[in-house]
Amino acid sequence: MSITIGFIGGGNMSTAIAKGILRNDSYSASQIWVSGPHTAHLKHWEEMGANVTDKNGEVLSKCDVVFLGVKPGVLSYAVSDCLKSLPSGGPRKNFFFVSMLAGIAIETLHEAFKVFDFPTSVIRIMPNTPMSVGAGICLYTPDDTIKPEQCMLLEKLLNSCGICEKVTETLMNSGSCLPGCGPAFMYIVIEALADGAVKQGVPRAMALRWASQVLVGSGEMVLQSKKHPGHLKDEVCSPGGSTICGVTALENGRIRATLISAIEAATLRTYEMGKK
Ligand SMILES: NC(=O)C1=CN([C@@H]2O[C@H](COP(=O)(O)OP(=O)(O)OC[C@H]3O[C@@H](n4cnc5c(N)ncnc54)[C@H](O)[C@@H]3O)[C@@H](O)[C@H]2O)C=CC1
Ligand SMILES: O=C(O)[C@@H]1CCC=N1
Repeated sequence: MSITIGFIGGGNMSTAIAKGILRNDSYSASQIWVSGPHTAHLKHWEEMGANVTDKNGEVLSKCDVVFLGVKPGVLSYAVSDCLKSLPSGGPRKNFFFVSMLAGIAIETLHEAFKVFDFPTSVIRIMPNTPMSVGAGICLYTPDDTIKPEQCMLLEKLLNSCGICEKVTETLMNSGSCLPGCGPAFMYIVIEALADGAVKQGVPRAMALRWASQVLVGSGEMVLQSKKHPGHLKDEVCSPGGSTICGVTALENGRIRATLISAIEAATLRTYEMGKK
């Protein structure tokens, strides 16, 4: 029997994960259930062929694994919606959640799940939107009750989304902003590189295509060559050439300090969100 996959909250990140999962021919949209307060906002799920409902409990009762995809601030509402709309009298199993809520610790998730009168298990993940095109990263940390088969199930589900890496919860807290927020930072880099080329007279669409491919290609070089990025940078910089002049401009603009500060600011905010 094929697995049923639920999403409570069908916004940007849930949609990206579902699209990533569906890149794998082993899964079909008819196996997916999604809930949200306004089904009109879930049209794109219907178009994909997924099952849509405004009852979180229906997703919980129908699915073998349920991704929690609401904003951290509405966790308790989403959980109480689950309870209110859970069909009565049905068999009670151990519910298997996968939470993508940034900053929300496993302990806090279990606090919220206390309203249920049945056992729950949870894997906390930090996904990113490029999972939708198979080039994402998903960090994950299981709680103490999660069995190795459940971790394997998650890895199998996300097999076509990109890299999936098990980490400790400490690393999840300190390290999640690079994969989670990083794409937004890199879109700004792509846009700015393209702006630079446009300023020199390159048509916008061409400039965006080139800038995107430069980021993809540079990442691939680091991954495949296993060389340090500084070494790869040196291979591009001819003595007295054009690149080193550009590198000087970047250093004058404190690009390294700025990117380090971006990760730091996002991480501090994630800790704050976890405290609420
Ligand atoms: N957007 C991203 O790149 C990433 C987001 N995340 C996490 O994913 C979660 C969702 O973020 P986004 O998808 O960006 O937000 P979003 O605003 O696009 O999606 C949230 C969805 O939850 C629904 N919702 C609100 N209250 C609900 C309730 N009581 N029951 C069911 N659904 C409800 C909303 O209608 C909306 O569709 C957040 O916790 C965020 O921290 C994690 C990593 C990356
Ligand atoms: O900005 C946010 O809060 C979420 C978490 C990681 C990416 N987006």
